[in-house]
Amino acid sequence: MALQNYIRLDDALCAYVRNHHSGAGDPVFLDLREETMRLGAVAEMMIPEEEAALLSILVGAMRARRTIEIGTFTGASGLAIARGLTEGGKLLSFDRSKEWTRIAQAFWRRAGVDDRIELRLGPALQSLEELEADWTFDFAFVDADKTGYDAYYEALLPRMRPGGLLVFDNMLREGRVLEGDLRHDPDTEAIVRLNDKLREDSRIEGVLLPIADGIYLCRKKEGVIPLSNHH
Ligand SMILES: C[S@@+](CC[C@H](N)C(=O)[O-])C[C@H]1O[C@@H](n2cnc3c(N)ncnc32)[C@H](O)[C@@H]1O
Repeated sequence: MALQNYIRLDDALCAYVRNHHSGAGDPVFLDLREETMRLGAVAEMMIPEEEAALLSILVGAMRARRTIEIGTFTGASGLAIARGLTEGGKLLSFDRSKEWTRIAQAFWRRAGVDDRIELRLGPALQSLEELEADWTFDFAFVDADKTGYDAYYEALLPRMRPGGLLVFDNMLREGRVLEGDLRHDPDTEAIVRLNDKLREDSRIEGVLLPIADGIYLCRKKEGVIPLSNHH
């Protein structure tokens, strides 16, 4: 029996997947992609539209009201999360770039979700540390500097409600997680460490999904008292 039951996606199959989600071809998302492409090579940081669709579905399925993202960029994930929010829901979005988030804010306005999103500019860990002490979240999306992920995780987990969902992006690093010697690639090294840590972490149940560049879905267990060294 074949152990490998994943198919390889060539460009055509990838395009097929990308074209089969609710809202495929959404003009706001397509225009946002076009605008982001004008920034040059950094545009590859934008999440693809099928991943955006998944975020909306997850947020909607949870009936999430209090959500947070680390890594706004030009606003694709924020748009997706905000669109999934239930009545009265809010998204707190953290980034340190004024230039890129200006684009995000313009597109959130155009999509009519700007009133649900609060953008906070600055180094994300500091913004997290300065966050109102009693704020908790149903859903979190982490998509910023990779070496910061573990610190974001430890800062966010105590603020997640039991059963809340934490989602990490780029957890396959385009396959580089399999490379043996990662001393030259601290970003991937940090992600490999976090992937291993999440597998062993008894505070959550998690699964690594091969969509886009890989996302790790972590559900905070019910009834677990969050202590930072408890795993
Ligand atoms: C991969 S992009 C986010 C993509 C975005 N989620 C989307 O859907 O298009 C990473 C973003 O994280 C931001 N970032 C990186 N390090 C940061 C830090 N230490 N504090 C705040 N923002 C940071 C960058 O400015 C960039 O906009």
